Amino acid sequence: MATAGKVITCKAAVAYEPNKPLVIEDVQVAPPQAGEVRINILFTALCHTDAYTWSGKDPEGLFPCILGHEAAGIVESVGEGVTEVQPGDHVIPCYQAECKECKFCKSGKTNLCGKVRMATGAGIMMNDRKSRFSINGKPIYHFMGTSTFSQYTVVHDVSVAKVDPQAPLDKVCLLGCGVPTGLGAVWNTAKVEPGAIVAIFGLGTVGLAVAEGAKSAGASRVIGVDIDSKKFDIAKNFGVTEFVNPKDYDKPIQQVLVDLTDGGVDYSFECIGNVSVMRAALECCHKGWGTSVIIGVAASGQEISTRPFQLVTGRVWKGTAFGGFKSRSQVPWLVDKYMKKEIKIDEYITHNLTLGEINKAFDLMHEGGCLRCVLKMHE
Ligand SMILES: NC(=O)c1ccc[n+]([C@@H]2O[C@H](COP(=O)([O-])OP(=O)(O)OC[C@H]3O[C@@H](n4cnc5c(N)ncnc54)[C@H](O)[C@@H]3O)[C@@H](O)[C@H]2O)c1
Ligand SMILES: N[C@@H](CCC(=O)N[C@@H](CSCO)C(=O)NCC(=O)O)C(=O)O
Ligand SMILES: [Zn+2]
Ligand SMILES: [Zn+2]
Repeated sequence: MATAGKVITCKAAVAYEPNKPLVIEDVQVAPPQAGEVRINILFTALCHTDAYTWSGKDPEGLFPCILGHEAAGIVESVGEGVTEVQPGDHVIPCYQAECKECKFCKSGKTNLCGKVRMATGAGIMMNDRKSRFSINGKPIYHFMGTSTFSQYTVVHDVSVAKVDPQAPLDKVCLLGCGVPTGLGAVWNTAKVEPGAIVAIFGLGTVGLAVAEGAKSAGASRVIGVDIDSKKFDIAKNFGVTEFVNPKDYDKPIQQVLVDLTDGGVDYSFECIGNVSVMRAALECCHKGWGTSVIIGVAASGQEISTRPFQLVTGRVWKGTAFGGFKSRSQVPWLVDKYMKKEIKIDEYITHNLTLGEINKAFDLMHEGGCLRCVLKMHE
């Protein structure tokens, strides 16, 4: 590549301050150092976690930064020692790394990886503890180790999944976060079995992917809970069989669900990021075995609570990051499943815009009629 080893100047959406509109800037992207990969990002979607960090409520939020973590692109160049990808490879950046060597990766008990997590949380690259992004010499922080709201980004090699070059990048970009999170919460974290009764709190992309996962796992009832009744029509297409709007009831929503299910659900999933709903999601579970999985990200300072008696009497509270999927090993497998039409992606994409329209894309996301908006990065 003619650009290898050189600084690339390209467009990126920069978050200078919490909640202030993102600014499209010319950003300098330094070449990848040892163990790093520079990617030409072709498509990125927006996830609610980008909005969460942008809101200033993320304790790891650093400004100025380049947000974005649900994307796909093509490797432009690689740094010294990178063996698993090469220029031209089609890739999905993975905010949850997989080094295959650290204590976490080797445990067989988790998909979390410890190798670069400190650096990604600090908005820098591990090699020299610096950012690869700058504007006229002033550094701009990375975000989640991905920063996909830039036409070019630099990531750690342990954070890149190489995927089928035939896969449409404007679709499989969604496999960078929301869809795998919902599917994996059901398949890997909860391990829902055939016949189970499932409740899903929040029917955005993550909740709908939970519904899709529950349907494929053979759940007998999939109860969708959302305060926006418009969500039900679309939710039916993803496997939700019944809909409950908490606004239609005077009693607590956990009681509504317990009454509807002869004592409670087998599995519940919180896909909102609201700690009161997390409590309800636990408390609607069946005594003795009901398991509740927290997926939603709650703001700094928020805490969950319940009576310990809820756990003493057999309910289980769990959480999941990226649906428990090991990113580099399993994202390519998810891409293959999509290519074989075994999982949906297109159905989650309600809007397509360009990088220049990113602020409009965030507005759409907050309006409720948008599941995923995919941005084309190069015009
Ligand atoms: N753990 C992870 O790995 C992971 C990955 C991706 C996203 N997330 C988080 O998952 C959450 C959901 O993401 P999303 O993109 O689907 O969001 P979304 O905003 O599209 O969906 C949330 C849904 O919840 C509904 N809702 C809001 N308040 C409610 C309430 N009190 N009761 C019932 N329904 C309510 C909304 O109407 C909406 O339909 C976010 O917090 C996001 O940050 C976590
Ligand atoms: N910095 C945040 C953490 C937010 C969080 O929990 N992130 C999820 C992914 S959300 C994707 O949309 C996650 O995977 N966490 C595990 C990890 O970050 O290693 C905060 O501190 O609140
Ligand atoms: Zn996300
Ligand atoms: Zn690891």
